[in-house]
Amino acid sequence: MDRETDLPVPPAPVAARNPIRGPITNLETTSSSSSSSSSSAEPSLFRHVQAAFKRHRSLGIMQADGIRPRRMPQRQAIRNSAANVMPTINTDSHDVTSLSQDQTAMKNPDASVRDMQEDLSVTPPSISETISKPYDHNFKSLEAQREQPKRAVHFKDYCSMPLSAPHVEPKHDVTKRSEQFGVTKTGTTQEMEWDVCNRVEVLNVIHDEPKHLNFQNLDYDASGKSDAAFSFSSNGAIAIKDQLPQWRNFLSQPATQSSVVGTTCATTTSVHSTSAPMLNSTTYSSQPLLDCGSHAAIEPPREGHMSSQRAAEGNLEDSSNSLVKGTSRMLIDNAAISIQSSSCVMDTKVEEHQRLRDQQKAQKESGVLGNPFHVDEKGNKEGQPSGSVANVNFESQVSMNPSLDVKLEKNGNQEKVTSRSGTSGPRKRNSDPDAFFVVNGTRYQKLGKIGSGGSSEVHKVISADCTIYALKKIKLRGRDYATAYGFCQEIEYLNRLKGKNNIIQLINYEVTDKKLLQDVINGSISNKDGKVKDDACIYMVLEYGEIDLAHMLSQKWKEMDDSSQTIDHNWLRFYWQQILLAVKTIHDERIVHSDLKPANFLLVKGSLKLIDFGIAKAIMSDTTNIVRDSQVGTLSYMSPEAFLCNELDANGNVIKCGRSSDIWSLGCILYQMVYGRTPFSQYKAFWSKLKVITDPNHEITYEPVSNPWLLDLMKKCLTWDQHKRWRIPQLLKHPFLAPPAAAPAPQPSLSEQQGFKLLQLVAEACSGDHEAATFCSELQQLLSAPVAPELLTSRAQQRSVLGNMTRLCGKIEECLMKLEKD
Ligand SMILES: Nc1ncnc2c1ncn2[C@@H]1O[C@H](COP(=O)(O)OP(=O)(O)OP(=O)(O)O)[C@@H](O)[C@H]1O
Repeated sequence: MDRETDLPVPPAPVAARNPIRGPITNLETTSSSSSSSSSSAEPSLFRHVQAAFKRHRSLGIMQADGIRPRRMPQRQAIRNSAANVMPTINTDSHDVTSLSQDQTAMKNPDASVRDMQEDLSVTPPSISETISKPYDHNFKSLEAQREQPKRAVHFKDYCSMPLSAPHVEPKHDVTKRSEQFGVTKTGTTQEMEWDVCNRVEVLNVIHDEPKHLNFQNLDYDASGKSDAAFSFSSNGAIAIKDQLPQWRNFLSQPATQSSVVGTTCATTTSVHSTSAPMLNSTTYSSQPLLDCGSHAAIEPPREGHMSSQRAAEGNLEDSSNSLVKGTSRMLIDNAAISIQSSSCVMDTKVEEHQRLRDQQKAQKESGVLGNPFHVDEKGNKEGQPSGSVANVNFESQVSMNPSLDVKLEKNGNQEKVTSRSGTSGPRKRNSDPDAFFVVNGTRYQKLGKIGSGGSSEVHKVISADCTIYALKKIKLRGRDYATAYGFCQEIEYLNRLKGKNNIIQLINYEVTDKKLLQDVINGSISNKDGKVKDDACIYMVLEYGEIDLAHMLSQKWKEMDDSSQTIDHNWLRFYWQQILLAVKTIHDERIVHSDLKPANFLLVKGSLKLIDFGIAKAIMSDTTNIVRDSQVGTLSYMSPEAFLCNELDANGNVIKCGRSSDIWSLGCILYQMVYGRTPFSQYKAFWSKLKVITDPNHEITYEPVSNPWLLDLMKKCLTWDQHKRWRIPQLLKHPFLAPPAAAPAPQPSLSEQQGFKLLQLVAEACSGDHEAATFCSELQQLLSAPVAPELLTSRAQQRSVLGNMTRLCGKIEECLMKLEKD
């Protein structure tokens, strides 16, 4: 929605429509009047102003349901989009919705008057509540969104401000404050209250941090939205005029932004166009509203606690001063009592604000900066020693971009907001060590835990350049040195595999036990009996993967179960090829992964990438195998030789593991992709599983599949004898993957086709009967297996084959009969 279309017709320039101050003066004396003509001058005008002002509030207070659902996400998003950005005058207390409402009211003055009368019962805005929040949240957001180079300077300034400074309170805090003032608590109320608060904060900031203030935001577009800004300027804020083009530019932003930022403007407009039929008078009235509006109530605090700073603030200070006075007058008439009570609260808030400022100052002096991603040269963050590390390869990729820091700070806000519900004390987000990881001098903000593996926990994090990463943290406490060394080797492998696009990329890392890392870099354990430091950890910042293959598969199978489809072979080919290529990459680097399983293939931007080199081993250059101290891997995917590693085989040779061990695991993965379960899933207990896997005579069950090449491919990977198992280069050329034109699949004859079809129908009829499925599968294998004619020359051979078939057919028939009876 474009702002221009929603705003009322721009009022004429201010200069043409005096007396700006006249009605205000009258406001002081006639505010109680409720029966003036709408066309008359000051009393009426005042009433309109009052009504508009209250309407402004009442929109928030009373019309919650109508407005909020539509606007809230945007506003919320904007609020959340940045924090600690330079504050600017927030004009957000009205919005497009309110304007259109006001326009409706304008068409019906009677209704408008009724509204106004109702509105009079509403507690006027009270500002004291906001005094502890010097930053304008919405404007910060807008600043962050617009990212104008010119403003980046301001961002910089603000990024250097201590983050522990008073901040925008969370919404629920606002609600709490609303209760203080007896305001109806509704969604919109909160929002509107918030807006009011924000405006107040701005003035605070003006006084608090004059050098940071971006005056352009105080300005106002006279061309269409309101002329009130000129009054502001005329009070001395000449700098504002200079910034007019930016402000105009800003106002031409889409409506969402405008509505958020356009408080002053909106307030003004509602006064002009809605509450009062007299555009001119309301226009004038708008100025005080613009200038002070809800700010009025912060006048006392400004006087009270910031007077010493004022002298330095010059014109701007003057102008804001006078504005405050103007608004105060208006409020007095309408809600003196409220203001009084507000003032009490306000005083408290002022004190609190002062206290926060003192804290902030102390932090500044002690050199503690508020940037949550700031880490000093030694990689230290507040009071926390960094374990910056002898990192040979790593160059920090994260720049300390202040504007980005701002966005990130938002996350801190959000986290804090949720955890600080109802509190109004100073924020400590900046010093909350739990919110961040520091890896090699760079901060990463935690976004949540992704999962944990056998040895690690993995977190989703965001860096200062707003990139999402996965951060793997391995605690080494209680590990022996050799195990810790093994974990640390993952870094080495990942460094070796840098730039390989089917391997997860290591972005940054740190090993807090430097000696351990040095040993890994040197390739030897200097002290086998060495101890790992108790609090030692390994941190790895990795590319972030959206989903792993295990989850993809379970989703796929769920879909298939729901729609009774069979596996799509093209889907299978697509991912199988990626899996093979990823494993080829590490095998080419002489690395055996040893723990290949669907959970260790992550989908990153549509491509599968291999992760978790925690138990990977490098193959010595003079051999093709690795020797392991222990059996490792995930049981269901472990090769027979992985169980038997270092044992002697039938010929008395030591059983070793090598690349072919990974191929077996790949066979298990492929099997799972095809059938939805692993080849030995029916054996639940550890020992029974181990027994069948290590039994060379055990036959894996393959249920019938429509493509015989697929069956063949699984068998090639799951060949028990590791020396006969196919390798990656062969697998990549297997006919299942090769395009049909290059390697046409064997075409079964018509009779074969009919036979297979019949068998498939029978298999389907027996579905659920594991035994029957196995017989069908065996029969299909028997029928489809390529048989050399010379092997079937003797009657005995032919009888044997036929006998086998008959036996299987008989068994299948028995199963069918049994099923029939059931
Ligand atoms: N880069 C990443 N992006 C997204 N998620 C990840 C990433 N790395 C790991 N994970 C998630 O964290 C889980 C554990 O990670 P990983 O397998 O590396 O830890 P591990 O301790 O070695 O686990 P295990 O030894 O049990 O396999 C993974 O299954 C995966 O879901």
